[in-house]
Amino acid sequence: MDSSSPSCSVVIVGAGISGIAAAKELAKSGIEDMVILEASDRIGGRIRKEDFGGLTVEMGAGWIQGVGGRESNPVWELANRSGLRTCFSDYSNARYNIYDQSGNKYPSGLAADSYNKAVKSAIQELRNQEAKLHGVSTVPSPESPPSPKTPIELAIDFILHDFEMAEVEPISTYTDFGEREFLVADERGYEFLLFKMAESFLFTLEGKIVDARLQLNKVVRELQYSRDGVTVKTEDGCAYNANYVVLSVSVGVLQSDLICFRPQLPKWKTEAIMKCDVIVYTKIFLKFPWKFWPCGPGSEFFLYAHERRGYYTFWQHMENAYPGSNILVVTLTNEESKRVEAQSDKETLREAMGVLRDMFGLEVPTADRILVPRWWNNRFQRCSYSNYPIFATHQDFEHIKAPVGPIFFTGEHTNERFNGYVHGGYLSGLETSKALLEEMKKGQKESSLVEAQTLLLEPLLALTESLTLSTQQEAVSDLHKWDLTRQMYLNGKMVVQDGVK
Ligand SMILES: Cc1cc2nc3c(=O)[nH]c(=O)nc-3n(C[C@H](O)[C@H](O)[C@H](O)COP(=O)(O)OP(=O)(O)OC[C@H]3O[C@@H](n4cnc5c(N)ncnc54)[C@H](O)[C@@H]3O)c2cc1C
Repeated sequence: MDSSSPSCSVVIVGAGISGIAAAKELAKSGIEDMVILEASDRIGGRIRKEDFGGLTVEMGAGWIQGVGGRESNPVWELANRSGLRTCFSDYSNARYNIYDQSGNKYPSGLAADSYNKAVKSAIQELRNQEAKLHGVSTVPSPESPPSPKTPIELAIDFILHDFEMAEVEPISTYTDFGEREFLVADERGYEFLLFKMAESFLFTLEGKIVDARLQLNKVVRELQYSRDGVTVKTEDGCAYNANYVVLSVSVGVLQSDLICFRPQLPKWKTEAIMKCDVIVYTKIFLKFPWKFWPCGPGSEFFLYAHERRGYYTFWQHMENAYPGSNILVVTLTNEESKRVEAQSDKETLREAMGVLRDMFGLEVPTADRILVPRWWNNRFQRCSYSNYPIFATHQDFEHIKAPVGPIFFTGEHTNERFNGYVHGGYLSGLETSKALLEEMKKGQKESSLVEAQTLLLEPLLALTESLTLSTQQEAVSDLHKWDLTRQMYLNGKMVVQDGVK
């Protein structure tokens, strides 16, 4: 460890919901000497509001998903306690509002038929994959369903696979917390929930965090760790010593080379990190001088059917959340997201306007403003959320969240049941801080054991000091408590964490 650097018990890397939840829990248990290092200039991470033409829009997480079930979603509880304004979303209407490239709406019967066919075929495909995964050769595997070809089939396939059935069924969020979803529509933003958490343990003044334990614009580039603790080095040349680190960066960041680990992470850890897929999910906001889209009941979501899958397919108007706002949102995913991130906003506006004029006619006015988030090219994110492949195992999750020496991993990607969601991030922060507190307690017990052994050895030391035999003198004078600790490690009396070799 670098002896000239400031020291503390815990450094938390990242101030998203998992990092802030972990910090709050540690503070609640009396761990006050902590530092939170955040690469960007704000807290919130993938929960991020933006001012857009005088209104607050959510560039990252927008919904509280999983409400109204047998258990209460903890994020829904936080939202209620903070009086966050939300608005119920009914996605199911999207499948009946499908437009072709000439602006005709597909008849609802045809849309419903295509939808039911696609659901059946998606379920069949999942069964096939599961059978293949479990090597079921005795049961004849049914034929693969035909892949979607027509624009309407492609549009439905997109909403099914990139939205409704993006996860393997059953989806814990819906089975545990309920199937309802609420859009956050609050001027203070979804991130207000993080501020409320932070204000319970950090000093705030006039709605701002003014506590030196939160350090913004601190990009962590190196974690040098050993049994004695961790030295955390940041891009601006600072170093911090800590007994432990809670690392809450996204799996996309872990897959990149932003943070260098010394020594390198063990193979089981890097394999688990690389096995996790990521989703890029982009909500593009467009503000118009007036609205030209239908706004009655059941019209909030609509689809554009195009021969290119995912090409400006999924649309939402913001009239339910913010009446009179004249804002539309179109969602792109993965390759389309990356393609749009790489081009100018002007080009994206041109494409989006082409699609809107296909659907609603040439007289549609050009948007006054456009907002295009870039999650993939943000080196502090490198994804929107994790997406585990169907063949991911329980052990993969165990590995991705297991500590390596004094480094504890947290974040939505470490939560087996709720990865990908805000509540997954929140619960992972709580879980990781509990595991760390346990480890700290164990460490305290072990160091008091060492103290006790040192005390027991003192009479022996006194006795040996009175002896004049030089060999005995050398042997004893070399003995101090750190040697005892090392001896205990070597004798296997203390747990040596995997990866600290
Ligand atoms: C577009 C989009 C839409 C989404 N929609 C929803 C939704 O509707 N509902 C839902 O439940 N979830 C949604 N999610 C997912 C949800 O936002 C995330 O699961 C959750 O916010 C992740 O929290 P986290 O604390 O794990 O990670 P993060 O929020 O990513 O926090 C990690 C923090 O670490 C910081 N960091 C990274 N690298 C470094 C470094 N080297 N040094 C210091 N700091 C670093 C980052 O800046 C960040 O602040 C969405 C996400 C996106 C992007």
